[in-house]
Order: sequence, then structure tokens, then C-alpha cells
Amino acid sequence: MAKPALMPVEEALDLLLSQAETLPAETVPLDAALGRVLAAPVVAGRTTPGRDVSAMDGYAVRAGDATLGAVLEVAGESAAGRPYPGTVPPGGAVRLFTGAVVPDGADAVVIQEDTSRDGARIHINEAATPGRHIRKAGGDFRQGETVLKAGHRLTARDLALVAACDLAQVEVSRRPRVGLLSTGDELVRPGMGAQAHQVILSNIYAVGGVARQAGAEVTDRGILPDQMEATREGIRAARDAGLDVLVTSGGASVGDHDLVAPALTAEGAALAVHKIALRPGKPLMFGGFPAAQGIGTHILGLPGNPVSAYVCALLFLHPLLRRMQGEAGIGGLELVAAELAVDMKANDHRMDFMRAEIVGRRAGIPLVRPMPVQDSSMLSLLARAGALLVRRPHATAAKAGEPCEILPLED
Ligand SMILES: Nc1nc2c(c(=O)[nH]1)N[C@H]1C(S)=C(S)[C@@H](COP(=O)(O)OP(=O)(O)OC[C@H]3O[C@@H](n4cnc5c(N)ncnc54)[C@H](O)[C@@H]3O)O[C@H]1N2
Ligand code: MOO
Repeated sequence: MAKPALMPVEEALDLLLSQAETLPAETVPLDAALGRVLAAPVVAGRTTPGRDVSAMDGYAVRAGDATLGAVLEVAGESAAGRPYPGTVPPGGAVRLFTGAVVPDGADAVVIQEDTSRDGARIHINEAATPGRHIRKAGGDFRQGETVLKAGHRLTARDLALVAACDLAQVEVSRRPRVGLLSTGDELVRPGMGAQAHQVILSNIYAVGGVARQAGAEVTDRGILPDQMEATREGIRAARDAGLDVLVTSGGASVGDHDLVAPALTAEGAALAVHKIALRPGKPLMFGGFPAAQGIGTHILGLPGNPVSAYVCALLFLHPLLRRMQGEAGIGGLELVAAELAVDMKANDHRMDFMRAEIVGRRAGIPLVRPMPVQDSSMLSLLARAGALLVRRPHATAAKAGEPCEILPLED
């Protein structure tokens, strides 16, 4: 019997992302907004600076008066938050400090180092230039100006900008709720003294970490034994838990204990894809539990092998979660140009994401060498990898020094 065709990675990714609906918006205070995605543009609530202010400590002057050698009478002081109430008189100056409003009448600031003080007078040792050391009102942003667009993921810098706009909260899309369901009789939680024939549950940490980095709220829905009834029960409970995405790990392949696909189907899931032209990660499946109304639950069925589970989470779960938050610019694979440090053999029909080290740089381009062993169970090599070296389906053999593509692993 002919083997069923495997779906190309990019086609599967497009299909998955095309099914992602944007989650509803909510309003959060700024200190809870880091990493969240704006559901509405941020519009400045004030003009900043609100008035012309000084960029330096010195004296506000009329530039025409403050020529080299001039002596000016100090009429008063303007400090940040305490403006001088009057106008700088002709032949006069007002002492002022960084951030202080430039008083009416003045059109330049002479910095303190370019003056000498003599009681209530100053000597000008460097002629003033009109406009010098003055930050114009509205020079940063103006009230009503859009400073950040919807779909933008908020950085620490953005939060400072939003605050400076006199806004204490922002409208962001709700965090996706992700549930992680692990399967396998052999799995034991870390630190429990597992026996040699058992396997430590590790996928929830890698996959949950990827989901959290993409802005999700993650819950661990436990380990299911390799029995149909128990698997169905765990899936049914997850289906009814109000999740946005259910992620299973293990039991995705063709063995006698690989029950996830039949159990999902039996509980009402529609699986759009099962098996992808991907290495590692061929048995990846996805689909959803349709909702009677509104948004249903996406399902991502990851292979159990730890490297396969991580690579699938990175390639599929991460962009899905970002797209669900309405983040702009989330599309295909974000690959980076690199150079091969060693010769490569031709690739087969599966797109390959090889664990690789960055061994140097040539003209800023990373030089990449795949790890000698590419076993999808080996977490030590995955942890050490600086990138995944991407080999397209049917890529021909390539020599050291030729260009290649990588997916950098930055954290
Ligand atoms: N005859 C075939 N056998 C296999 C095929 C195939 O096409 N034909 N595909 C292989 C590929 S590729 C992969 S990947 C694996 C995926 O299999 P499953 O998704 O069914 O995964 P399991 O059998 O449940 O587990 C595989 C391996 O991973 C360990 N595991 C599982 N869950 C976890 C976890 N949460 N944390 C850590 N480790 C986990 C599990 O103990 C197994 O050692 O199938 C190949 N076989
Ligand atoms: O694709 Mo499996 O994920 O190679 O080990």
C-alpha cells in the first residue's frame, strides 16, 4: 500500500495560522502589560514636552542680548516643575535647570559652563544661538498622535512611552489559555526517583516554556496512561475546560500504544493534518474541537520525542499563539541567512531542522555546523544548540562555505 503523502511544513503552517482567530480584548494596568499584544492603538493623552523646556542647566536668555562678553541681570529661576512666572526682560536672564520650562521672552539657553556668575549678574563667555538647548513643546509626541499600533507586542520601552502619554492602562488581547496533556505509561515527574525503564516527563517544560514566551497562560493537565478509556477521559475533560489550545504530547505515531488521534476523534475533534514532511516531528497533528458558537479549541498533537516536541512547538505553537493575540507580522518561518562550516549530504523529502552550533562568523554571517548526532530524543544536544540548521526538502548536497538557512535559538 502506498504511504500517504506528508504535508509540506510551510503549507501546514499556513493552514494552521489561517485558522487562528484573534482573542477578545481586555484592559490591563501597565505593570501587567509587558509582552502583551495591543488590541487597539495607543493614542497620546498629552503633548510631551508640554512646554518648551531646557535640555541643560544654565540660563534662559534672549539670544540677541547674550553676545560674547555681555553681562546680563538674573531676574529669577525656573526649575523642573516650578516655572518662572514672568517674562525674561531685555538685558536679563533666568536661571534654569534641565527639564525646566523656558520662560516667555527667552529663545536660547546658555549652559552654565559658558557663563561666570557675579552676584545677581552673569557674564556670557560663549555667545547664545537661538533655539540652542531648548526642547520644543510636542517634540516627542503630541496629544492625539498614535504612538503604537494595534498588533504590536509591548516591550519595556513601550511601557515607558505609554506611561509618558499619561495612560495608566492599555487594551490588549487576552492571553491564550493553553493546556498541556502528556501521554505514556513510562512517564514519571522529575525528582520522583524514576526507575531505569521509566522516562522523565520533560516535554511540558520545553513546550510550556515556548507557550509562555509566546504570551500564553499554561496549565499542566497531567499524564494519561496508554489506555483508550483513560485517554478519552483526559481529552474530554480538557475539551470542556475552556482552553484556547490543547497541546498533547506523545502517542502520535503508529504504534499499538499511540492512542491520541483515535481518542481525539472519538471525542469529537476534527483533525486537519496528521503527518508532516518534517524532521524531527513527522507525526505532528492538528485540528480542533469546534465550538457551538464563538472560538473553539485548537488542538496540536506533538510527537513524544523531546526534540520533536520542542521543534514542533517552536515552529507551530509559538506562531499560532502570537497570531491568536493579533500580533502583526506573524507569518511563515523566520529563517536567517548563514554559511555552512562543513559539507552536507543531499536531503530527502522531509524539511530538516538539524541541531547545530554556530562556530564563528564571516562578514557578520554565522558559520554553522550541525551536531554529529541528530537523534530526536537527545536533550543534551538540543540544549547546547545555538540554531537549527534548515535543510529544505530534496536539498542537494552542499559544500562548506555555501549559503544555508538557520532558525536561531536565542533562549
Ligand atoms: N513505525 C514507525 N514508528 C515510528 C514512526 C513512524 O513513522 N513509523 N515515527 C517515529 C517518529 S518520527 C517519532 S517523532 C516518534 C513519535 O512517537 P509518538 O508521538 O507516538 O511518541 P511516543 O511513542 O509516545 O514517545 C516517543 C518517545 O518520547 C518519550 N516521551 C513521550 N512523552 C514524553 C514527555 N512528555 N516527556 C519526555 N519524553 C517523552 C517517550 O518515552 C518515548 O521514548 O515515533 C517514531 N516511531
Ligand atoms: O520526526 Mo521524529 O520527530 O524524527 O523523531
